[in-house]
Amino acid sequence: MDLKKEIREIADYPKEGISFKDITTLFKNRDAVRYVTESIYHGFKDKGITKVVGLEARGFVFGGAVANQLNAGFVPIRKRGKLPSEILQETYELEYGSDVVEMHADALSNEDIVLIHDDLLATGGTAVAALKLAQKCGVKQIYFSFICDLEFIDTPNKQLLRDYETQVLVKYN
Ligand SMILES: O=P(O)(O)OC[C@H]1O[C@H](OP(=O)(O)OP(=O)(O)O)[C@H](O)[C@@H]1O
Ligand SMILES: Nc1ncnc2[nH]cnc12
Repeated sequence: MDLKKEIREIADYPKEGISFKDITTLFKNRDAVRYVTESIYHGFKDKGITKVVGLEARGFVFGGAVANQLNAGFVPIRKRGKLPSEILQETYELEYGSDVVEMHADALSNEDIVLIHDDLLATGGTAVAALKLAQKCGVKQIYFSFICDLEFIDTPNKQLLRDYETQVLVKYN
């Protein structure tokens, strides 16, 4: 299946010069949903994944579906102020300024083998923040899964991610 065709591209959104990858067009297509879920499942079914970590908000869609397929738990990483219990926190850089993501402190343990999933990798800031949160919990092993990678963006954060086994389904270069 040519997944790139299922992702709508919006020019100059949210600002001039950005080609926004609108994944909602993929989300609404049941064949694409099955294909993506199966592809991630087949990529990681032999890794002993115990928890899938999904990044708010677009990482929750397949994160939950794949957790079910892999017989793993699901852990949300959320934007600041949304989680009710004790949290771990990471600050990450945006194009302008910074933002914060949070995870419950008891969500992962040193028993866990973790798959971190998000819909899209751009600068890698969000993914590295998730990596640091999982590392704080002393997890055994970390893998990454992204539907899209904007490969033409190269940053120190993306170089850091090269140390981790990563599945990408759609590449933009
Ligand atoms: O690699 P990066 O430069 O960190 O960018 C990637 C992140 O940006 C988007 O999320 P966004 O923050 O727009 O939130 P949303 O999923 O809630 O729309 C996307 O879903 C990734 O999480
Ligand atoms: N170009 C882009 N399209 C969709 N989501 C994004 N998140 C960061 N950059 C993005």
